[in-house]
Amino acid sequence: MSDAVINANGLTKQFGEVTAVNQLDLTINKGEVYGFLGPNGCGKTTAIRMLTGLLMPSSGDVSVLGLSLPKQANLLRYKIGYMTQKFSLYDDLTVAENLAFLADAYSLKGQYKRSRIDELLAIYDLAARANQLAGSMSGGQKQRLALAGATIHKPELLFLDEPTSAVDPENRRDFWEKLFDLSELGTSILVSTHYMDEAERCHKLAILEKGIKRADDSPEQLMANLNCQVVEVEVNNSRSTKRSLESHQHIHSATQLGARLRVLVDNSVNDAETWLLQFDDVVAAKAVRPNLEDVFVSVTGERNREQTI
Ligand SMILES: Nc1ncnc2c1ncn2[C@@H]1O[C@H](COP(=O)(O)OP(=O)(O)OP(=O)(O)O)[C@@H](O)[C@H]1O
Repeated sequence: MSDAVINANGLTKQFGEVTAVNQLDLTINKGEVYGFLGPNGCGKTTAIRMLTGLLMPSSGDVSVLGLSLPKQANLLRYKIGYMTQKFSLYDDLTVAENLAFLADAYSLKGQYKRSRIDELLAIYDLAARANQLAGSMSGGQKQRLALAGATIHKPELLFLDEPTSAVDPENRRDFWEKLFDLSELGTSILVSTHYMDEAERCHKLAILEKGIKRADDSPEQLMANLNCQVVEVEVNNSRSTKRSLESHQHIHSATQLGARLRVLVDNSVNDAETWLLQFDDVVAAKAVRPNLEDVFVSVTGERNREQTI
């Protein structure tokens, strides 16, 4: 499709015995904020590094912004921004010096360079800290500086690898506002996360497990397509009831929420609310709307179950 900024087919990376990314098919359209959701080690960083042209795939076809990778990776460099998982700027340079260093790396010159740095200091609320050493800033401030640096050359496509793992909830919210500002200006964004609330903000997302894409769609559609019923139950003894519910073949999972359990029941069961009341120790049951965590548990847990059969 002409609107696609990323097209990958069968993208695979093998590290010895480990298949870090396994036959990944991906289409990301212009202007989308697209999420990779998955636990540590599921292959998010490896996939991102292949899509930025930094890592050679073992197999598969990748086209990013119309460039074929890895062949044309050097042409991609000026068109993309990449914010790595760890703070990759210089602790012993000031905020302004870090931005100037990056501006030079992208060949920004003279008045344009100065005004672009001033603009970024203002956008990312760093003007008052321009002369502060980056190493002395808080986690949230460092993330803002890293985002300013990753966008200094106004990339069309931005890769962010778990950008908020080291920041508090308020700074995470602010950071996401900045991402939507960029998206509104036409920047396409691929962001990896293991936070459900962040994944839910994406226009679309892929759920990854052990290098495999288990599902991908908009969060709303993923929730609408959930292949099970979600019921919250009140129980007398939550730990033992959880264990007995989870051992039932029609129950995908039972997650404890304080004194209640959130239970995913197979769609083959008629009226899961009433059905759950027949279990010993279940005193009340109420069907609730699915959330993204239910989707995650369902699409990943289901395969685990298949694999153990
Ligand atoms: N250079 C490497 N050599 C060998 N194995 C690797 C290498 N890089 C990644 N792996 C393995 O590939 C798998 C996927 O790792 P990856 O870092 O892509 O996952 P991730 O989802 O980004 O997790 P995290 O958030 O912890 O970085 C893991 O099993 C990891 O140990």
